[in-house]
Amino acid sequence: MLQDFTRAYAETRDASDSLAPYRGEFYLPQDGIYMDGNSLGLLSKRAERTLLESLSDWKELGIDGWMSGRHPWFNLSEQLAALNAPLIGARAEEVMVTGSTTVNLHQLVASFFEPKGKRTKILADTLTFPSDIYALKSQLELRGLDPSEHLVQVSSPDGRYLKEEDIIAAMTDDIALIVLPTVLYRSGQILDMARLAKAAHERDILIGFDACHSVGAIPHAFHDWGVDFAYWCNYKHLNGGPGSVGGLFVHERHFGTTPGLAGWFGSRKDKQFDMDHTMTPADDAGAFQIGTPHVLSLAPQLGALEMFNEVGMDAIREKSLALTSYMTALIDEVLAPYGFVIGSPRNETQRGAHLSLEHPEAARICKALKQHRVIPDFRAPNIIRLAPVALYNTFTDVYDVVMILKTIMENKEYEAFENVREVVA
Ligand SMILES: Cc1ncc(COP(=O)(O)O)c(C=O)c1O
Ligand SMILES: Nc1c(O)cccc1C(=O)C[C@H](N)C(=O)O
Repeated sequence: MLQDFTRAYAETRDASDSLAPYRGEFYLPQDGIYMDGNSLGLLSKRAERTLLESLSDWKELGIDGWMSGRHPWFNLSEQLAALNAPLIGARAEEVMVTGSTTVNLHQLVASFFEPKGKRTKILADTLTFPSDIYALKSQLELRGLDPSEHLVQVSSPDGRYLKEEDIIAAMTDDIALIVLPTVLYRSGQILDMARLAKAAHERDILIGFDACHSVGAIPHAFHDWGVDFAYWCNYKHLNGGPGSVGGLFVHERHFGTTPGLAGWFGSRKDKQFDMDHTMTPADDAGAFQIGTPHVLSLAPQLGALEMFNEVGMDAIREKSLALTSYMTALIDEVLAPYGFVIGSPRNETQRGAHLSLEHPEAARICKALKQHRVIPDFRAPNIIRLAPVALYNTFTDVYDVVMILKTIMENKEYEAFENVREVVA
């Protein structure tokens, strides 16, 4: 139990932090504290360098940038897949950096949802990110299935967390496919992916995960857990830049599955430029690519991912948990009189890399935080999300944010703002 609530204590923790040198690798907001790396990670100098290198390859080489230059574009997605693989516990061939989260979900459902006989339903949950639900409903509609009947959403007993036992109880013999988050975007709860994958397979159901909030935040073992597929974005914890290209994982036992949404970049590399009207798909996760890669949205990932591979997910996870546990203790101690509720797991094994702080005045408390140059994000109706990021935040950042919150509450500074969200919350 933390007893020392002084700033000097936070400074001591920073002084013994082995990841501290990485802070200098990032462009941090001037005079501000960034706590939104779970929504959009910051630019690093390495990511900037690899983006500028790809730009100058274009400038100097034109079309030849596909096969020559510093980072030949034709194999860039495969090169990045190999850098992503250790972060999710996969073989390089099981990963592809392509598309976006939502597009990859469409691709994977189009490829792996096979309604047959009684098994015609998709199982999801009521707390998942809305884009996933929109995609699942539209995939059902494309197959002529009514989502109100064929999309089953497991509900949460408290609006914050899901129970694995409820999800398993919903794995009935009419379910063909399960799609769940690895980490819930609001509460930051980690689902027990190994347990869920095992339970799904015991019932002959395929299972896929949305890993947006876990990639770069916690270690995974998708291959060993036997997960059928996963998809994620690279712009949050992986710091690939706004709109950066997403990722997908397909377990090797599914290699050879015909991609539901085919396109020529899913071809075997040596065959692609044969321009044959009969596609020869790549024999690994590369088959699930569709069209030309968005090279300038891939290039920053080369530099960004280098750091994750250098440091390793275990060290990142260790610091991330130290930061969120420290923040939890400070909130309990300092903000107790102000009516906040921590809507994230206190148990470390269930906690992702951000904390969700609930308060009826959350929208305007966020605005007051921004006036103090602290960047959180707000999720309606009452959540302030705070993500102290292992590679670039400090214990002192955490201390200062909690103290600024105290000042805002003590002086009721939030009353100067309307309690409504901004357009991009
Ligand atoms: C959990 C989750 N799923 C899906 C999305 C949608 O991702 P994209 O807009 O990159 O398709 C997001 C974030 O925007 C997310 O956090
Ligand atoms: N994808 C985003 C965007 O295009 C603009 C602003 C925020 C986002 C996000 O990623 C939000 C994020 N998925 C969330 O967890 O709420």
